[in-house]
Amino acid sequence: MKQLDETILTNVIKRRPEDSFKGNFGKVVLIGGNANFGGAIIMAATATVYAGAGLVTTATDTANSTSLHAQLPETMFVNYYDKVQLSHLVSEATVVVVGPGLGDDFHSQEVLAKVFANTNSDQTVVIDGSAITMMAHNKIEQPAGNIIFTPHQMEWQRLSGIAIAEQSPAANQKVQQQLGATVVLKKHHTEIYTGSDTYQLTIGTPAQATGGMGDTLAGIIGGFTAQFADPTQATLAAVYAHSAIAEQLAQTQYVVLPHQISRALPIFMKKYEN
Ligand SMILES: NC(=O)C1=CN([C@@H]2O[C@H](COP(=O)(O)OP(=O)(O)OC[C@H]3O[C@@H](n4cnc5c(N)ncnc54)[C@H](O)[C@@H]3O)[C@@H](O)[C@H]2O)[C@@H](O)CC1
Ligand SMILES: Nc1ncnc2c1ncn2[C@@H]1O[C@H](COP(=O)(O)OP(=O)(O)O)[C@@H](O)[C@H]1O
Ligand SMILES: [Mg+2]
Repeated sequence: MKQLDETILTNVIKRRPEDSFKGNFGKVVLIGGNANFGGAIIMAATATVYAGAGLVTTATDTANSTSLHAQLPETMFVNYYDKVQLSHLVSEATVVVVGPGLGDDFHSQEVLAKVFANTNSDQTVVIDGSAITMMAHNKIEQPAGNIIFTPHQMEWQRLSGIAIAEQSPAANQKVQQQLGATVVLKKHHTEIYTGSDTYQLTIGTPAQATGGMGDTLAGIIGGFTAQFADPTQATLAAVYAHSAIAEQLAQTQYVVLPHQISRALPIFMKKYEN
């Protein structure tokens, strides 16, 4: 297993051309946040915006619209039950992030089906949280696109059928090959299965063990894959940056709040632009 190190950041994070505009840095659509889990999609969208995506739209329950805009005026809002708007939005996106706080009831399943019906093979599709759980429980087929799954160990157990105690690199890689997708298996020392290689993250801290930390990672992956050329390299850089920032904050903090990682991204990324 290869160990990820700081060089992934300088390899991936590019200096912006002087004559660039927002259209050069990708359109990201994030879908999730039911009436109970609005915070999850707000944290994910915050991460995407602070990672530098060009245009960010958040499709969520209308109950979250005011709090979303109060936290993050840079994002646009769409009611995720508006099927016409949701279909159009997803089909026009560069990157789709689906699942943070989506929930798994009947309404969540309808939203997920609409999203999956409208992705295409040119897009990167980050599948997280409730979207993974629903795919596993309801035997939903993978959508079109370059798929990146971001399960924690229990979500990976649900999706892969491998019990947490049996999640060895060999067993994980076998299922990754069947899926034909990148798998970011989140835990202490996260593992990334890209198909051609397997990587381990050797940084990170228990100060990250708090709700919303994975929602934030999904958003950073969305922001990085929207801007930077190679989706696999961009994903590795996002995973590294998320925990590197957390480690820095944890030098003086007992717990690191997910939104603090997002807020730290622009200054952190500037140090590595190349
Ligand atoms: N503020 C919010 O709105 C939040 C919403 N969240 C959303 O809530 C939904 C459910 O996700 P949850 O992960 O909470 O619930 P899940 O039921 O999917 O997973 C939690 C279960 O997995 C087990 N588990 C085993 N290994 C684990 C590991 N390495 N990491 C995490 N759990 C492990 C836990 O013991 C627990 O039983 C998701 O859509 C998620 O995005 C969470 O992100 C928490 C914060
Ligand atoms: N002890 C730890 N060491 C390193 N990273 C951790 C630790 N605990 C949690 N994390 C990281 O926090 C994130 C948790 O993701 P997840 O469980 O999906 O959170 P949530 O769904 O609440 O947002 C993952 O990136 C995981 O690697
Ligand atoms: Mg999660």
